[in-house]
Amino acid sequence: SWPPTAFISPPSVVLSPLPKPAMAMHASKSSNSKQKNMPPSNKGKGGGFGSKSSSSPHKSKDIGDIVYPELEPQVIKTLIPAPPRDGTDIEGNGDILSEEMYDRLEEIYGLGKFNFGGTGAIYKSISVINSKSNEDGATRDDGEVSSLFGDILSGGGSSQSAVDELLFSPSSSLPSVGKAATSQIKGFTSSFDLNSISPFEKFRVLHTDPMVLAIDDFFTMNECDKYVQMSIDSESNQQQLNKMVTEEKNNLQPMLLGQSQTVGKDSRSKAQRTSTTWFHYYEGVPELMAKASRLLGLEGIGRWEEPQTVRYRRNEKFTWHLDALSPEDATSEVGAGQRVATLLVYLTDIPTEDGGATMFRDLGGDGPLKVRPNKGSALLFFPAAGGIANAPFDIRTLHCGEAVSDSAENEKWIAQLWLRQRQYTPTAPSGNDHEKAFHAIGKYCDSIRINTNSL
Ligand SMILES: O=C(O)CCC(=O)C(=O)O
Ligand SMILES: [Fe+2]
Repeated sequence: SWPPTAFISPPSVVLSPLPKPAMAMHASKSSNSKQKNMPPSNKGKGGGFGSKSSSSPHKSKDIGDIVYPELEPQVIKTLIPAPPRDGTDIEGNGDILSEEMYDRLEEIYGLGKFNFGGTGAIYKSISVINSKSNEDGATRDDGEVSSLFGDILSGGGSSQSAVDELLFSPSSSLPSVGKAATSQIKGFTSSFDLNSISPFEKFRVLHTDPMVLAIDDFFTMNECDKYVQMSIDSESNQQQLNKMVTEEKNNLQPMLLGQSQTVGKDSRSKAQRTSTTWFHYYEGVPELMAKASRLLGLEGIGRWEEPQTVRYRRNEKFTWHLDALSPEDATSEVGAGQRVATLLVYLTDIPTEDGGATMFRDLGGDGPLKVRPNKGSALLFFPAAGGIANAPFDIRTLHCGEAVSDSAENEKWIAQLWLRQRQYTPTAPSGNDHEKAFHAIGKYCDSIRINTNSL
């Protein structure tokens, strides 16, 4: 089973750790290097980087009832901490990402269009949208879409020469980011255009390698409250859902699907979770789906697992675990592949003394890296390296949800998404379907555009 035995007795696919897998070449990388053509040093190998060598003695920490070995010295050497801070930006004061970080996101994590068009983004990642590419003829005016790009670019301190290079590139195979995704449901066409959402500009690099990012102002306070409330409502008054009869309300109404105090047969089956999880219809959480996909620069939402909200009451926690799937689950031919990104959004504020932090055991130097729940901020990290062949899982991302203290003022609430390597088929709640959310996401994107235009 995964993960304990994988570490106590590494499976044969897990190879010896490499001194500086994949990322070593980034350490002093210049922005326009051609190193992209060089395969990462562990390309093609099946194991997780940071995986334990089978030949060395096991040194382990016993955390709860799961034994996780401490990182070995040569694995520790692969860690690259966060850039030096002046002490004031541990939280808040997020900033744009450096080009080096965009390079890492592309080459290690497979996100070549991350935060496309953002201030400080790599403009080679921006695409020109061609609405005519929609096979079903859904129309989105080319001019309208170009002007959106114009807005983004002019607002963002862009590098004009890079933009020119992109726009006038002879290549006809530019990446198509955020194109108006369309689907045909019940006889009408739904579409959404992630370009309506402004690029994110408040990043905090909490750790460089493995990368852990906080994104401030990811959700508005209203969105946070709404996601908490809809989860509570679905629990406390399931009947209420049945009263929502209009199509519009159905589309926007988040739906409680499942609530469980245990987790299923995934990577976390041995971890102890005392929190409560709700599974949501994609169409019930259009803001989350749109923003998450826009942040990661995805062309659609089809690779996301079922969206979840999680409630931690006082004294509740989630013990140390990896989000990555077991190698067997991840490599199943029919499945969606490995989990390559975890995105969580803090829906409530928890002051440091009240606990509830997301903690990464091995990334903090002295003690774990602690991420305090800051309402509206997102946390992004990568259980496996989606930009590297076979998406090796990364044991350096071992993390937990710290217990919320007895006397905490607020409960801890998060919304959460996992990204898979390939198209994912949801299983809960019954009837959940990515395409059914296109209409709601489209409405959300349109509302954002209207707000932006009226500024
Ligand atoms: O609650 C947290 O801070 C972390 C949650 C988590 O790691 C998970 O649900 O996989
Ligand atoms: Fe997790």
